[in-house]
Amino acid sequence: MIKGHEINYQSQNVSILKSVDINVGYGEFLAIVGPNGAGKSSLLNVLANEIKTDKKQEIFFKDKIIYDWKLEELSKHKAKISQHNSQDIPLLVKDVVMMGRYPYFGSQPTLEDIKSTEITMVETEIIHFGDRDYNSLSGGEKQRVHLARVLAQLDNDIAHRLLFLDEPLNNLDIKHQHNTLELIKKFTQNNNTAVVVLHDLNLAASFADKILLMEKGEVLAYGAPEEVFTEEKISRAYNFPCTICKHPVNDSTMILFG
Ligand SMILES: Nc1ncnc2c1ncn2[C@@H]1O[C@H](COP(=O)(O)OP(=O)(O)OP(=O)(O)O)[C@@H](O)[C@H]1O
Repeated sequence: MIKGHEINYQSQNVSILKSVDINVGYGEFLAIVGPNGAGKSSLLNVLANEIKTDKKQEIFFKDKIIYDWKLEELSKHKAKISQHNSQDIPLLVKDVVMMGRYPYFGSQPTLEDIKSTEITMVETEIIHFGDRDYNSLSGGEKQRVHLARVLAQLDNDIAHRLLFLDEPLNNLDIKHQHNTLELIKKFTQNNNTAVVVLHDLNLAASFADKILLMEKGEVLAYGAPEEVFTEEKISRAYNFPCTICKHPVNDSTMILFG
């Protein structure tokens, strides 16, 4: 779905990504984890074609160099939630979600666009906020509006769509964290792909198929959760002690810190 070889990125003479290799397949849920400043958002921005790398040909999306895609076409194949969503959007909630449908209509949304936004607003449990001012919502409610927006953006018949989500669990309570991850999982189970920056390693271990652990702009480990989440690798990346065990309910890898 999306791949890059030896991705290098620097800004103001600071090297931010160093020889990063990545290859995310169809139907895969990839969690990018790592300490603050490791380069997770930068990698997501490079993969999503939002910042340019040192060499133009580094990123391939569906086997075509990402810069060669027409932006209008690309917007139906991939969508992104940024880490810092705008806090100030002077629109109703339903109109912010409708922004996800802009690639599909001209001056007025069609019935299909309206239906699409309503479905994703139900899924993200914001349908009852539809007529509220976006600016009046809490942080977690705003986060769910943006999830509804990107899900509406990718509500189409294209095979193999791609979601980029930068810390989509920010501000969410425990139930909505799980609901968000369930929605992402459901999306990937339909042969779509999600690349998600997460800070909660236990949630990453429970939901993601693969983990990319970053440190200082480099890939420290890449593979299945049980391969990446070892005491040695986590302690090295985070400079913090941990113990690995099995989750007593779902048997996934569990990390205890301290
Ligand atoms: N334009 C820039 N100029 C200089 N340094 C930058 C620039 N953009 C990012 N950086 C630095 O690059 C590093 C990686 O930043 P990035 O936002 O990708 O990290 P991150 O892993 O997403 O961190 P966090 O978990 O804190 O969100 C950081 O040290 C950051 O300060």
